[in-house]
Amino acid sequence: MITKEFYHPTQAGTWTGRTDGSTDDLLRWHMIIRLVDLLKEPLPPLAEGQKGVAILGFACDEGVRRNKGRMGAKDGPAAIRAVLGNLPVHLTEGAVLLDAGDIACMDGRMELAQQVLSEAVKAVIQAGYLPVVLGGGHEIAYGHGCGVRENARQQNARVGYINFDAHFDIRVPGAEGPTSGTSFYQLAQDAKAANEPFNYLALGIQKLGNTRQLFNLAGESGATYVGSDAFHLNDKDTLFAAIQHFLGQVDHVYLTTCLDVFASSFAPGVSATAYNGILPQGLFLESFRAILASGKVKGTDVAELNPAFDYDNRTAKLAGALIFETVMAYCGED
Ligand SMILES: N=CN[C@@H](CCC(=O)O)C(=O)O
Ligand SMILES: [Mn+2]
Ligand SMILES: [Mn+2]
Repeated sequence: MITKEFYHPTQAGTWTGRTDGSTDDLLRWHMIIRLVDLLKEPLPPLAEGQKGVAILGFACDEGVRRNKGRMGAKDGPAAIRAVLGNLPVHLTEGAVLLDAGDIACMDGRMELAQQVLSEAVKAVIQAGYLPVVLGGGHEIAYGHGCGVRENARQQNARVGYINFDAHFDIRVPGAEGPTSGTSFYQLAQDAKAANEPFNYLALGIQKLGNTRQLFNLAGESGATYVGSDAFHLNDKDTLFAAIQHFLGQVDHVYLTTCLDVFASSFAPGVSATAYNGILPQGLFLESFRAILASGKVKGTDVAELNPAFDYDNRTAKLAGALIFETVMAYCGED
């Protein structure tokens, strides 16, 4: 259940940005975004063919704490909203942009926050909107992934999970329970329990960021991965073969991007920086766009922004640019 304790609607005045005038050609996101309180009202109904995106925040870094990481990702949603406010509007006629508020983790009760996120995501999808979630630690993936999966189950659709990440996040939960590094293990276990295939594609995996055990766990779960070298060496054939094969096997996709997949010069504001991460342009952008263009993405997020370690807002701006790409692919003007 979405409760008042874990769900916080966005306050009026949160969205700010430059104002050059109010004619259509001068609009920015802060001027058109509509705030919705999920506890008070249903999402505004969309007309046939009308597109809508609903932004949610996941203000949680309890999973990062349990995973022995650097805390601060709970402040990610606010930092990303600050970037999004200034983005120019290039939307197709009638497209709706909503801010449906934040799910917050109270007193370390991360599992509850993930459950609330899952329910909010499912409600957003079932209202016809694309959920775009602002992280938050990568424990966002279990909550968001469950929401997309629950909706897929109801529609008899095959669900798949795509993760741009330096890490598999397929650790076995330890003494502290689930963490930011266990989401895909949990989703794999859930699939096994339900006798469903576990469709997982990890892109940008670093050999130096994952132990042999993690490679083995990924292999045993049936996951497919493409390493960061494919991006560095411009191995488009390998990358696109994996993506197209994966997309051919699923109907609905949950797409998550862990910002530590990028080189630390582009993404210093994360818990686990990678000097040799991938570049945000080139093959990454091409593959990101190809996944979005499949029309199968039912939920997407950006995870692990930690504003406390950011420089010049660099990582927050990169997160904002990924969301801009997502929204443009979904309901951008031609
Ligand atoms: N969410 C991801 N976590 C990585 C962190 C690795 C690290 O801290 O070096 C993981 O668990 O593998
Ligand atoms: Mn990672
Ligand atoms: Mn991750």
